[in-house]
Amino acid sequence: MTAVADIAVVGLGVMGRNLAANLADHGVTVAGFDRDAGRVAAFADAVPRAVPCATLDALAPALKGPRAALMMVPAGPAVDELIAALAPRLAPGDILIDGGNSHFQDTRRRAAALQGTGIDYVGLGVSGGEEGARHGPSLMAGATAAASARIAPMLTAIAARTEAGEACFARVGPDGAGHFVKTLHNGIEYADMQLIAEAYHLLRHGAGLPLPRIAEAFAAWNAGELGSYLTEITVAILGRQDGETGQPMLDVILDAAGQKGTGGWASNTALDLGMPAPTIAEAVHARCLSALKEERVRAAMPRPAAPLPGTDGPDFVRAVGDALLGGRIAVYAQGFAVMNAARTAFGWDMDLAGVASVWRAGCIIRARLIGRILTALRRAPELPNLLLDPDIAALADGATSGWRRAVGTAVAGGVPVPAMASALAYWDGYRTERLWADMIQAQRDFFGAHGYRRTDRPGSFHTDWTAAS
Ligand SMILES: NC(=O)C1=CN([C@@H]2O[C@H](COP(=O)(O)OP(=O)(O)OC[C@H]3O[C@@H](n4cnc5c(N)ncnc54)[C@H](OP(=O)(O)O)[C@@H]3O)[C@@H](O)[C@H]2O)C=CC1
Ligand SMILES: O=C(CO)[C@H](O)[C@H](O)COP(=O)(O)O
Repeated sequence: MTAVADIAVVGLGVMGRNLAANLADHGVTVAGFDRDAGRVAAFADAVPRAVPCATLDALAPALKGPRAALMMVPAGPAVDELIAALAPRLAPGDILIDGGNSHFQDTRRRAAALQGTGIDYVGLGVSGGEEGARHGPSLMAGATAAASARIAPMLTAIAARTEAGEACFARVGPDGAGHFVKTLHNGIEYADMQLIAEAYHLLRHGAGLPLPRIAEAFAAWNAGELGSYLTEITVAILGRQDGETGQPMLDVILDAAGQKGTGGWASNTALDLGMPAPTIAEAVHARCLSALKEERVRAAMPRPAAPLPGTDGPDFVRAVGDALLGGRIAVYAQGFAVMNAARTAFGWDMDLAGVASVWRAGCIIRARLIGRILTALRRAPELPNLLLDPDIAALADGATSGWRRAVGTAVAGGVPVPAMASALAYWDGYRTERLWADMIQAQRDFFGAHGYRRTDRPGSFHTDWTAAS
């Protein structure tokens, strides 16, 4: 076969076939392979200048050198199997890219394993779903600077663009950094989705508002500070009827959330780094709780009838909007604080402003708030937490009173709002100078002689708690 293709896409499922079509739109010649021959044929039909490959043996000779191949397969063993099959067919100087949602530690391991071969391994975080892949995803590369520079022209061409026309592609660090950032992206996604779901649920089952009125509230929020892709699709979901029954779609969808695991990875990674991300964790737990549908049905008790006291009138809707805004700020603060900790823990030259920059368009968590986050990080690139930025802190402060009212009303009325409440506790805890940890340290020292630090002088101390003081 003549070497005519600029890049290979391996795995022509939802993401692979759409990225291939997007690349072709930008003048890139794509060779495609999938283990399903039907998908290869569909790729050949749909993608201009496609170079369909029936086998991996046919793939490598179809590529111009130095070669680049993009794997779009499920995370886990599929990626290891493909690397084992592809690496012998590649040569030093070639680039192998994993654009799936791989665990960043797997990517680090794979990059290290390939180092001796001269093949550059790139872990590429891709966000935007099917539509983003086709017309402009947000792309976060973990790569050497040299490998990133080589793939940048193609990836910049297909990436989403901000209103100002900036491409949402960036190298965010070496080896696993791209997949790490994508994992935190998904952790934020889980938490923001949970906050939105709680706002909807509280307005519907706490305040007793009809769906069209809730849709109006979300549409108004979307036009303001809460504007985001997830807020926008919520308006569409709230207004959608089931074609079969004529019922609201939300009433025919089983209330048991699925998940593929990246939210859990984000939460576990935060814990491994010792960095609090309680609302991301809460969102994962909330999906798990929802999935216990049969048990919840068995345990269900009569609830107070909506509307709950204090929920009538536009004030309460405003309070719920405040809880959503405050919660979203806390969630982004948690996500960025975890990424900041990773910079030190893994020695990554990760530019957090660069991360905010590529999250402005194309990705699932694109939101008006990211503009403020970018400004804050450009002002103070080493900021350990976004809540230390005066502009962001003032925005959260302005939302706090309504946020408390929404959470307090929900708790008093027995409507579960785990993400809103945990985000509020994070915000309150983060700006409390003296916390309850004096008691924790005393207890640890009491039962385990673990020692404690004093407020009045340096060093480690132990008290004989059973002796008379
Ligand atoms: N869908 C989305 O919104 C997003 C997905 N991603 C990530 O992108 C990656 C691809 O996702 P998506 O396109 O949705 O998945 P699909 O299931 O649509 O496509 C995956 C493709 O990989 C193939 N495949 C599976 N296992 C192997 C294997 N062992 N060897 C070779 N090929 C294999 C599948 O073939 P077969 O059907 O025969 O199994 C299929 O053609 C995943 O890591 C996903 O997490 C990232 C961002 C968004
Ligand atoms: O990466 C994505 C979006 O950014 C994928 O859609 C992912 O599958 C979402 O996670 P989950 O399926 O666990 O909700």
